[in-house]
Amino acid sequence: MNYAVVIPAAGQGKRMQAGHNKQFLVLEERPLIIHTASVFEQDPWCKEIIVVANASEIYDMEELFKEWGIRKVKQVVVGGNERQNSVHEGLKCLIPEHQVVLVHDGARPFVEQADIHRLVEQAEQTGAAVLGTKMKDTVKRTDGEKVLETIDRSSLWAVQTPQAFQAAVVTEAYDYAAAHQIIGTDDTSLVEYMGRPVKIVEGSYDNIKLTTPEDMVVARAILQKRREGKR
Ligand SMILES: Nc1ccn([C@@H]2O[C@H](COP(=O)(O)OP(=O)(O)OP(=O)(O)O)[C@@H](O)[C@H]2O)c(=O)n1
Ligand SMILES: C[C@](O)(CO)[C@H](O)COP(=O)(O)O
Repeated sequence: MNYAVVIPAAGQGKRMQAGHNKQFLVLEERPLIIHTASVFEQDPWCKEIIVVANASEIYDMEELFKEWGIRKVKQVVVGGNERQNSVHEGLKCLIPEHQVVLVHDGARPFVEQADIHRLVEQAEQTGAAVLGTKMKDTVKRTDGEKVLETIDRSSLWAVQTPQAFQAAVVTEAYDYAAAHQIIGTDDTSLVEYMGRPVKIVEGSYDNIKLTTPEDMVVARAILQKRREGKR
């Protein structure tokens, strides 16, 4: 079972309030993007990594990958204004031989290999699969001031990345979305738009996306928990 992964890392990191792209934030002596890329460097199923970066950051990213021995990175390509544009640029660089393609946020350093493998197996069978966790909080729709309705959370999942696909499925979905100006906040939503099935695969609450400063505190706690060998 082999796959290629596109890692979008071309955001601005505004919500992190770090004053620069959060991919370069250091967590326990390693830049965030290196934590994330290392997961795939160490996974024997992963045959190729494509990283999507800001044009001004490509050289720095390439130097980091050399310094940290991330050898599976085939290319660091320029991203776009939206995450979806960046992912699309990354997908265009993949060689057609790959049967299964993953998209994984550079801002999610804690995905585990066992979860990736379960996801890949599901994508290979279903065409598309996504990691997620069941909602722990009650979810309400509001108008920004008052509550409009409480949503039954029994069927709600918070989805993460990696999101995994048979290569033809994700390529078709991205090309269709680009041609019809369809914008989604994740990758499987574009496949859903095409009316194709997407399998949900239960992942870990540790697989957080480092988005706001509080997430860095949680990230350090996750790293410490792992150092202590706890689940
Ligand atoms: N134009 C963009 C926007 C986002 N991303 C990437 O998509 C992932 C998820 O996006 P998010 O967490 O929102 O990152 P940022 O866009 O950098 O954050 P913010 O919205 O706070 O600026 C990140 O790895 C980010 O680098 C990207 O490659 N290209
Ligand atoms: C793709 C994603 O990580 C799934 O939860 C999420 O939609 C990315 O959102 P962002 O605002 O681009 O970080």
